[in-house]
Amino acid sequence: MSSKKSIMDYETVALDDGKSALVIIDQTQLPYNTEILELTKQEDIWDAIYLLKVRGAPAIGVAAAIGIYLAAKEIKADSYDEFYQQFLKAKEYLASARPTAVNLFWALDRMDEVVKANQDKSVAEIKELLHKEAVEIKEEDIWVCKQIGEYGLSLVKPGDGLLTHCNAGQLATAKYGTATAPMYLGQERGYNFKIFADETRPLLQGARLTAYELHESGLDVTLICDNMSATVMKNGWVNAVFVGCDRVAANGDTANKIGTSVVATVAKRYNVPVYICAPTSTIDLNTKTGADIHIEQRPAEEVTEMWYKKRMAPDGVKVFNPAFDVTDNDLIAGIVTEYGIARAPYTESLKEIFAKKEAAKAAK
Ligand SMILES: CSC[C@@H](O)[C@@H](O)C(=O)COP(=O)(O)O
Repeated sequence: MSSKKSIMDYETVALDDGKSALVIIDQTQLPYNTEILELTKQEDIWDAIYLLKVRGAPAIGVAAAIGIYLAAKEIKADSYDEFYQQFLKAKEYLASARPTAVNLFWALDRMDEVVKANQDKSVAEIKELLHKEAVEIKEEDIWVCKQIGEYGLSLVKPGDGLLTHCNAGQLATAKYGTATAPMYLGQERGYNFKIFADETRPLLQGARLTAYELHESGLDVTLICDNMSATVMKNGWVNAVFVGCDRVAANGDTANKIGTSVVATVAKRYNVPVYICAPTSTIDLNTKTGADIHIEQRPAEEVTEMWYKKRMAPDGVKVFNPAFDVTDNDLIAGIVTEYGIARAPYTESLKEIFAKKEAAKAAK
C-alpha cells in the first residue's frame, strides 16, 4: 500500500500556536514539491502572501487573521493604548501585501473589531480573544465552502461538463474550495462531472493547483490552455462555469483571476451560465462597481520568464501584467454564497444575502 499523502490531506493554512507559526503549503512549489512552511516572522508572512505561497482570497483572509494574531501575541505593552498602537502598525503592514482580494482587509478588520470591543480587558485577555477569532475565521471558512457546495450543486445535473478558471479550490481556502466545492460534493454523490481546468497564465494556478487537486481527488479533469475555452464550449462540452472571486462589488461586478472575463464573454456567446462562487467575506458592499476595485499589477518577469528555462520574450519589451480582471455583472448568471444564490439585479439580491446573514447571526 502506498503511504504517499495526497495534497488533499494537508491543511492549506493553519496555526501552530505552540510554535507561534503560520503553517502553509508553499504553493509556488506545487505540484512537484509539497513543502510545508512554518512562518513566525511578520516579514515572512507578508512575503508568503505577496509571492503567492499562500493565495486565493479566503486562504489569504485566514492567513492574515493568523498573522495578525501572531503579531499581537508578540506585542509587549502595559496599557491598551500602547498595545493598540502596535497592533495597528502590524495590521497596516499585513494589509499592504496584496490589494485586490477583499478577504485580506475583511479578516484584519474583523480582528481589529475584537480589539476595539474589548478595551476594558487586559492585554493578555485581548490576545486570547484574538486567538479565538482567528480560529473561528478559519472554521467558518470550512462551513462557508460546504454551503457554497450545496447551493452550487443545485445548479447542475449529473454528467455535466464544468469549466473553471484559476484555482478556487481547497488550496485557495481552508477546505473544499469555493468553485470546486460543488465538484467535490458532486463526486461524493455520484454526479460524474467532466471538468475543464483552464491553465491560467501567467502563474498557472489552473494547471499547477486545480488540475492537481482535482486529479489527486479522482475527479475527471481535463487541462486546457486559456485560449481553448471557446472550443470546448462550442463543442457543447461545458454546461456551466464555476469560478471564485477576489472581490464582488455591490452591483455584482466581480474581480477574479485575469482571464475570467474572457471566459465569461465566451460563455455568453455559447449560452453557458457563469456562476461566481462567493463567500460573503469576498462581497464588498462598500465597493460600488467593478470600476472601483483596485487591480493588482504584478512584475513583468511573471509573463516573460518565470516559468520558462529561458526568457520567452524579447529583452526590453513592454509587458502588461494585471493579476485580475473584472467580469461585468451582465455576464454573470448567479452569485453563489453560503446564504443562497443571488441573481440579477445584484444591488438588491446581494443586500438580501447580507440580511439573511445578519438574521442567522441574530438567531445564534
Ligand atoms: C476561492 S479563491 C478565489 C480567487 O481568489 C481565485 O479565483 C483567484 O483569482 C486567486 O488569485 P491568486 O492570484 O492566485 O491569489
